[in-house]
Amino acid sequence: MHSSIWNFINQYVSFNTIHWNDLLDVIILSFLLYEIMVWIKKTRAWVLLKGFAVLLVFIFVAWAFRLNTILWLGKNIFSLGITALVIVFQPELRKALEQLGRQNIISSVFNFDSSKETEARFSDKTVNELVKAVFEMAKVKTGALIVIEKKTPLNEYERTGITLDSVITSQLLINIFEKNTPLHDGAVIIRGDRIVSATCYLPLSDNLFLSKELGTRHRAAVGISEVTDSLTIVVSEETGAVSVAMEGDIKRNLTQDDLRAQLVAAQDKAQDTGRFRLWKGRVKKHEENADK
Ligand SMILES: Nc1ncnc2c1ncn2[C@@H]1O[C@H](COP(=O)(O)OP(=O)(O)OP(=O)(O)O)[C@@H](O)[C@H]1O
Repeated sequence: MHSSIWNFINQYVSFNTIHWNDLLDVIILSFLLYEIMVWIKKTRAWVLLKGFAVLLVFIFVAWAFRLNTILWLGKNIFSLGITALVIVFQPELRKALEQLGRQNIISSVFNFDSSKETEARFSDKTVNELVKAVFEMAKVKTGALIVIEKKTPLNEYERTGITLDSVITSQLLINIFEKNTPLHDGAVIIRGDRIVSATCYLPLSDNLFLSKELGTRHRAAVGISEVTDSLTIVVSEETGAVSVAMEGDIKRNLTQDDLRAQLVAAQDKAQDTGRFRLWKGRVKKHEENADK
């Protein structure tokens, strides 16, 4: 029995011809398939896939009953299928490619970012001002949407709003989001220690798994976090709850300490390591001494 199973396997699979590159092939393909399946489940591709399954059943029935005209139509539709898929999923494909482009694995292999930051992305004062403004707005239920730029430039979104270029203070942020004022609608974008733009329009997420309680403000926060590495703070106008969206995910009902921790992490203070930092420190000291 055992040997007959073994003979059967040997007949179809020759282990002598399996090399490490075949294994790598299978591992990479499995990973890609898994990622595609997760992507399908998370986007509207899932609904379309169900529609596609219904269509397949319909064609199968047509084949079983030899309904030749329907079969002919089906065959022609399928030959156009790939082009149609690319057109229908153009926004999702774009998002997926953008996400791929900002994966650490790629940026670490090909270091496109020649001006890698070595100092904090924004100051401790900015962290304090942000936390203060956000929780003061939360107290009185003023809706707010604040996007903090990290490595991915947000110029494309900045252009949809009104340019400000001002130093961040809690008073200014509170003033911007004050209801019935010209700047309160849309998102504020922050780069370093400055507010660069207000009333910006952000892409909405089409993640079907987001809570139905969340409206467009929260969807916009998740949307921008899907296509960039930004950190977005949301204050709900309805509940006063504070949320943070990052990497396509949203953390809700944050406390002051939670928000502070997220912002401190986003500062990326200690990127220099080991000898390079020591060397840089020496250069800085040398420059300081030269200035004296
Ligand atoms: N795409 C977008 N980009 C930027 N801001 C947006 C976008 N869509 C909605 N907003 C902002 O969200 C506000 C509407 O929020 P809405 O009530 O729909 O969302 P919500 O998630 O339920 O938030 P809240 O809990 O504050 O009510 C708009 O007035 C606008 O300021």
